[in-house]
Amino acid sequence: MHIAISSDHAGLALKTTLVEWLREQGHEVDDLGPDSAESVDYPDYGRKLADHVAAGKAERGIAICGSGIGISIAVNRNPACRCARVDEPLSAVLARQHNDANVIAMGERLIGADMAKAIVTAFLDTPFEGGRHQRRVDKLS
Ligand SMILES: O=C(CO)[C@H](O)[C@H](O)[C@H](O)COP(=O)(O)O
Repeated sequence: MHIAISSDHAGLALKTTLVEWLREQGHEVDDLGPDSAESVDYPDYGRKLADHVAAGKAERGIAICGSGIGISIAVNRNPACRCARVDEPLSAVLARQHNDANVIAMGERLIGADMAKAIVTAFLDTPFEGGRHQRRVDKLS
């Protein structure tokens, strides 16, 4: 799958881990930064990711900051993005099945790398159920 990923400084280490792990699995990953631990602002990197996904340059997006909250708010400012902030895999499954989420947000300061990998696996592997959920997703836009 073609995946875009971005973070702020507080999500850099988890982003680096996930980029390497996703590429090992054969995914095409667009790493939208940042590249260093210098303090940056999550709205800038949330917007960059949202624009990338909205333009069709990646099928799915992964956004990371300290809590996952700020960057999820930033991504959801783009009407083409349905970003779910998740802490565990079942929420990622439901975000796909019911909400057709095309972006997930996670907090590096709240979860470990193994949990993040389990969340990303659920996010990438779970299809949208459609049906009544399609009607509701349509109403979002
Ligand atoms: O937006 C957030 C909180 O809702 C993120 O966790 C940010 O990464 C965090 O605010 C960054 O904080 P810092 O003290 O500037 O590292």
